[in-house]
Amino acid sequence: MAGDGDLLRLVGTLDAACKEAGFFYVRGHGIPESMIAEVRDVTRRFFDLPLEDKRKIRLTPHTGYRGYQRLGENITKGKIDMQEAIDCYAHIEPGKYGDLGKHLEGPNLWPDYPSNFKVLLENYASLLRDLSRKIMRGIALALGAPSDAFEGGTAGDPFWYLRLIGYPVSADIPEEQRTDTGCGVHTDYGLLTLVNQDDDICALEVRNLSGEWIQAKPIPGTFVCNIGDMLEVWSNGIYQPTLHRVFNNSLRYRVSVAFFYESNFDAGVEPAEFCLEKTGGVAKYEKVVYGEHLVKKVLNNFVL
Ligand SMILES: N=C(N)NCCCC[C@H](N)C(=O)O
Ligand SMILES: O=C(O)CCC(=O)C(=O)O
Ligand SMILES: [Fe+2]
Repeated sequence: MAGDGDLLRLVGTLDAACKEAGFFYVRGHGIPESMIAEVRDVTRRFFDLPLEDKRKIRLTPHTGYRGYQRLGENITKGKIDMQEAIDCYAHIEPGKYGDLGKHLEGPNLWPDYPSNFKVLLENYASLLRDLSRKIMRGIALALGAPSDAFEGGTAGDPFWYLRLIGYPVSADIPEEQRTDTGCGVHTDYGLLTLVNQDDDICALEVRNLSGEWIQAKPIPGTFVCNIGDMLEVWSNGIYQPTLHRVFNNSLRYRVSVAFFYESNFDAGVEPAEFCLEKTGGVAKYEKVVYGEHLVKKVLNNFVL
């Protein structure tokens, strides 16, 4: 930041975006464009493999819900999503979060092919974690809190989550398996999501606070950002999590890689003082333990 004026302007822009639309694009983030493209490229090459190869790293309750999910295994509100995916999470020291944490314990499952997959994705997750932390500093300021409000017990040890997703072309899905939705309407669970999507396909739709569905058109070199459930609680509703959904109506296979920046697994998230002051002093939300919120969602997301 060149000076306080620039910082104030940026924080004001962020505040307006979070209040009015609940989503925004991030550019000038310092993550090389070549890396952003390569992450999608290795993801596409993995999904191109025969199913039996992909199933070598398949997700089950015994892998800590980490790994590959084939088409038909993901559901949103009980309806099958037309997607395949790989889920990876931050490491959990065995036993650290007791029985709740057990559900998500285990190493991330990386494919052997493409050969640079693991190194690239681990590196990417670490850069996106640092970037998200910076954006959260801006969001803290936008809410009138100190810039480090999300450090420490709230999100100093963020339980990040990386989801690599492929949305097949409708015509390639057997009719008896087909639904019309790539991903059903939902909000994300944590603080902030950064989506790296294919440059040439419009498929992600975000609902603004006026109830309109806005296409989050790809802008090369940017991330689409949206806020999640924990920010709603923390801000006492000043910011609302953005409802969104995905339809791949294009004639091309679509890849997106979503990075979820979340609270600490064991964080008890509740309306912050700074936000209570601005909202009449009454808490509109009860305390939510982030890990409980997450595990409840994860246990209901799959038909395996
Ligand atoms: N925020 C996350 N993790 N997004 C991935 C899940 C997409 C919605 C999920 N099937 C559900 O029903 O919640
Ligand atoms: O594919 C996308 O653009 C977004 C996916 C998404 O919303 C999610 O997985 O939570
Ligand atoms: Fe989402």
